[in-house]
Amino acid sequence: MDLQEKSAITKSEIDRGAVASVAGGDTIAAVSSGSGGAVAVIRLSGPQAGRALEALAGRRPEPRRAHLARLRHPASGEVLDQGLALWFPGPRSATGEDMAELQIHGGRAVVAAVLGAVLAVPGLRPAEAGEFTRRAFLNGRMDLTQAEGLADLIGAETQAQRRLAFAHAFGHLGQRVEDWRRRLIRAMALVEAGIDFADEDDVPAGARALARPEVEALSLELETALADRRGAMVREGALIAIAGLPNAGKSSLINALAQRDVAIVSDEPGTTRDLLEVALDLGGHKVTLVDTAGLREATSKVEAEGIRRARARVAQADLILWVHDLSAGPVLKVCPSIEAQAPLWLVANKIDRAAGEPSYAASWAAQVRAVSATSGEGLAELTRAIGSFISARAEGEHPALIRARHRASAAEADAHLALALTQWETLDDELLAEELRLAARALGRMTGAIGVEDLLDVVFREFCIGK
Ligand SMILES: Nc1nc2c(ncn2[C@@H]2O[C@H](COP(=O)(O)OP(=O)(O)OP(=O)(O)O)[C@@H](O)[C@H]2O)c(=O)[nH]1
Ligand SMILES: [K+]
Ligand SMILES: [Mg+2]
Repeated sequence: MDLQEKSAITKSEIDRGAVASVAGGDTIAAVSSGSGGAVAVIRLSGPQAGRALEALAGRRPEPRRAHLARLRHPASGEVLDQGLALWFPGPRSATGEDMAELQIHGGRAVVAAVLGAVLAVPGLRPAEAGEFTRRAFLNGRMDLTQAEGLADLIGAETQAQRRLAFAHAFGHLGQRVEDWRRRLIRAMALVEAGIDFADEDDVPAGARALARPEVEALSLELETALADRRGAMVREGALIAIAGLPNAGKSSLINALAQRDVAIVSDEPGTTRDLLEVALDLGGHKVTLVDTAGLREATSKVEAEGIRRARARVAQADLILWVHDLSAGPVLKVCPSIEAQAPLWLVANKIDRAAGEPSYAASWAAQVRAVSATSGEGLAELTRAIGSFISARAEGEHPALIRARHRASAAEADAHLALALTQWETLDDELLAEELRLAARALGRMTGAIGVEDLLDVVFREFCIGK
């Protein structure tokens, strides 16, 4: 079985897509810089980019070097601005096509005049949103996960999001997925060897047996990646549940962390009934804080429902802050009875009212944070600790599956592997190879190596014009 041949098939699938989409050879142009700056950047990509540059700047400068140029309207000859002209011949450009860049003064009239002059050159048209990146993908300059990483990088709101997006934009996830796919294709080739050499007695059983440990290892890696919430934590924000007994000060804590009055506070136990969620940037990290009903024997049907919801949401959290009222007693010995996988920190609240040093059972010692939700004492330390917790979680050896699209592909691939593994001994070689092929296909869709025409609009719609 020729592995080269297999990947050649998928490569030609990409090429066919590329030809279909870029055919016609339009040259596109757009303002690629944000509005309002002193300098604006106009980018051009396509076969006429060099000619357009000559038409405006008078000549095609040396590749990849900035040249000062007077920019003139190609028809009237009027000087529109003076700026820097750059020439990036394909295929070693960002889009893989011939590209040109004009760095001009950022004034609205200047930008409109120069862009108008560029578009007056025959064969040029305005770029659509994400079209530069789309061409880069279609010309094999980046895979889909990199394109998505780039969109995330541009949209990053927090530093943690920026770091993760950067890793994806520069191909870390794509490389990992391609590695999975290559290993899967190798395993599939082994199984197919059984089909091709069915008459030679010793080959089939042997080749199949060789493939199995690889498929098991792949399935395990996919499941680990799927179970890993790091990506979701950074992209959607860590879910932090605030739980505790009634009147511990949970709502006061959420108000203090959010720095506004989001929850009702009162000295009446059982004030909070429903879940209350606030999304915020906590020291550079996107988080969702959830205030919950105090956990106790409910006194009414409404409270019982609130407590049921509180328990359910706490079970989904990435981190649980168990708020304890220090003024009610300095020592907390008993671990609260909640079912959750996430780490649970003890937040000892109301230190302003605690007599003497608070003390805790030894099992708590490592994760106790003493605060006062009303005076603000200890809150900066708590915020910092939450930040470190999220950083430590989010930054691991392998970049995680951050998008629903990535998770869906990985889950689909894993479902086929699981089916193959459970029926390994009974399935025909053909059927077994087919399951592996479907798994490889699902992974290929993640990077865009195969069958993604229908996905492109969805992925590139996220970009703005000029990107
Ligand atoms: N002195 C002091 N009082 C506090 C502190 N935090 C909360 N309180 C008071 O404790 C009482 C209960 O506060 P809440 O924030 O409503 O407590 P909760 O845990 O949300 O209560 P439930 O929603 O009823 O479960 C209120 O009277 C608050 O003003 C604190 O750090 N110091
Ligand atoms: K209360
Ligand atoms: Mg409350």
